[in-house]
Amino acid sequence: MLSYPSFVGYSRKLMTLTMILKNGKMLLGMKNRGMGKGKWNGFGGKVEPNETIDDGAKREVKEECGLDVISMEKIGIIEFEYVGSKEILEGHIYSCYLFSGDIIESDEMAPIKWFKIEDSPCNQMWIDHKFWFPMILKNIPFKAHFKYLNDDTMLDSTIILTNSKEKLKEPWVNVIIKKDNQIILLKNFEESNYFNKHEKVKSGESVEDAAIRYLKSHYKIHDAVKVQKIAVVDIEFIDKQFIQEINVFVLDVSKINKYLQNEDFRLLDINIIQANKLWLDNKFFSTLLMMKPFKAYFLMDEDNILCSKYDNN
Ligand SMILES: Nc1[nH]c(=O)nc2c1ncn2[C@H]1C[C@H](O)[C@@H](COP(=O)(O)OP(=O)(O)OP(=O)(O)O)O1
Repeated sequence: MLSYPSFVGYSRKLMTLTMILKNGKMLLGMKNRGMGKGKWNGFGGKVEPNETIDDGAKREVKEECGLDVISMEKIGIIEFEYVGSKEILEGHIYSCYLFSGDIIESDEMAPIKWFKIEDSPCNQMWIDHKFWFPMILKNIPFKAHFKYLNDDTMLDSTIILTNSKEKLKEPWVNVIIKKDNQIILLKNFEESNYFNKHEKVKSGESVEDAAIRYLKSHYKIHDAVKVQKIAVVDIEFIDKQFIQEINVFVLDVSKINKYLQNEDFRLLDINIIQANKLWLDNKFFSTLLMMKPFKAYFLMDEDNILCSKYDNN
């Protein structure tokens, strides 16, 4: 369901960006002019007419921080689009772990500093950095499109992993019980991970049967209640070889008096769930509660969402 935009009729400008990494740290420079002024970034720039992209990447590293690249690897291609422009900036993103020479600050990039990866100055970097950097660290090839209104406002993003091997889908289920503006929560479930209590569909079992099994294993539910399948969410983790397909059912008990026989549950206000971002992103939860079937796709690196897409048709 993840469709990638096409840019027929657009011109292209080639750029490079090299992330220099060593011992859990990355080298960043503060850009002092031109594109990305005032932001920390890796090293790169426009590819010149008579050079290869790889050569352009090495030249820019040398010009901007003084280091000689010994070896580098291209991990991804990012297409940057700015609203109102018919030019795509095609950024070729490299990682480099082997280099020589001394760091020399330039007019364009100063200061230049090593940052521990977990202490990167995210607030002073391009917004898109956090979405593709996990692929650099884990060496996972990708292609991305980021659409900007201006340098600080991103309107849309798409990331696809370009590893050729197709991943198998594993079906799971989850059932949400809704009563008016509240969600029913079992007392012994922790709020913070309640919505991650998915249940794997057994082999030969339908997702509908799995949903009923899920419900019955947690609640003493009256037989007459009906669950409705609202969402199918594909969750792809960048470093796992399968896609978790979560079939999300909703049981709306707003108009039913007798739905649960057990007492060990409590009601949690939907606004609290939204405010605390208890499940995926907020759009997911509000779309779910509109009770119209939809599909969604999330690309994740552990708990972080790198890309999310919705298909409501
Ligand atoms: N959204 C974005 N996210 C990101 O991480 N890096 C970006 C980015 N948009 C641009 N860049 C990087 C790519 C490239 O390394 C640099 C832009 O290159 P410049 O315009 O500075 O090119 P040059 O160094 O060739 O410029 P001049 O020497 O000033 O002509 O900024």
